[in-house]
Amino acid sequence: MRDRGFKVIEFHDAAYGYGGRELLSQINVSLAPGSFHFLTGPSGAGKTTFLKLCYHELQATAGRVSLLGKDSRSLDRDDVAMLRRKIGVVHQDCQFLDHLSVWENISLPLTVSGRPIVESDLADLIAWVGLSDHANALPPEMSGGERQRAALARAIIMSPDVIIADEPTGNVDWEMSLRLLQLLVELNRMGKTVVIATHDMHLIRQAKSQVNARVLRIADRRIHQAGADL
Ligand SMILES: Nc1ncnc2c1ncn2[C@@H]1O[C@H](COP(=O)(O)OP(=O)(O)OP(=O)(O)O)[C@@H](O)[C@H]1O
Repeated sequence: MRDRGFKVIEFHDAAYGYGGRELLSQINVSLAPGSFHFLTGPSGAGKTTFLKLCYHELQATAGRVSLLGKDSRSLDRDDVAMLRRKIGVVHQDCQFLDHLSVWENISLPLTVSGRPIVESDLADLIAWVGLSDHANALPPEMSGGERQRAALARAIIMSPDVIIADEPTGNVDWEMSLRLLQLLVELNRMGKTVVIATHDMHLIRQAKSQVNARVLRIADRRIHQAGADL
């Protein structure tokens, strides 16, 4: 049993810099299991960088960052790879293998990790994201919203405890944004910890009526808990 104070993600005085410049400074933040957070801030503020620090794609240049209780500094590449299996990441530019079908792309994490593919489970997941009619399509044939939903399905196929989504509603219309948000809210209701980077304040306001969402804002290298005015 994990203790009540267990945090899924923790930053302790963490910083990230490159080329003599500090992009993020003195970051102290902790995300509890089952929480729902938005991450916002101006373009170039460091949202993607913050998310990469969360899932140990990048190493803090000062301080420390823990994911599921594991400090990135204590892990080698294999440890990070194992830990990442518990994290579902929806990348900003969701890339697929264009010669594989949507079905094959979504099941790729299972294939790569040598886990069996239970066809009925995969069909249920594809139906849940509303892509049953596109399961045999190739990625170049999909619309932006379909790609985003396929990326979400691929991110959760390994039943991760944590879902990190970088602008999952970028380049889709409002209706599709709401649909994607709904899927993320449902995942949170299943107990998953959800972190979403977005510029979309309408989306954040919409979510606040459905879920106890907290808002973190990155500005001037620091992270701020955004106020109730959002
Ligand atoms: N290692 C690095 N070397 C050079 N530049 C970097 C490095 N890491 C981050 N940057 C720069 O830092 C800035 C912040 O990038 P990041 O992608 O984290 O911002 P963002 O808030 O996600 O932006 P957007 O909202 O536009 O996606 C960018 O200008 C990026 O090019």
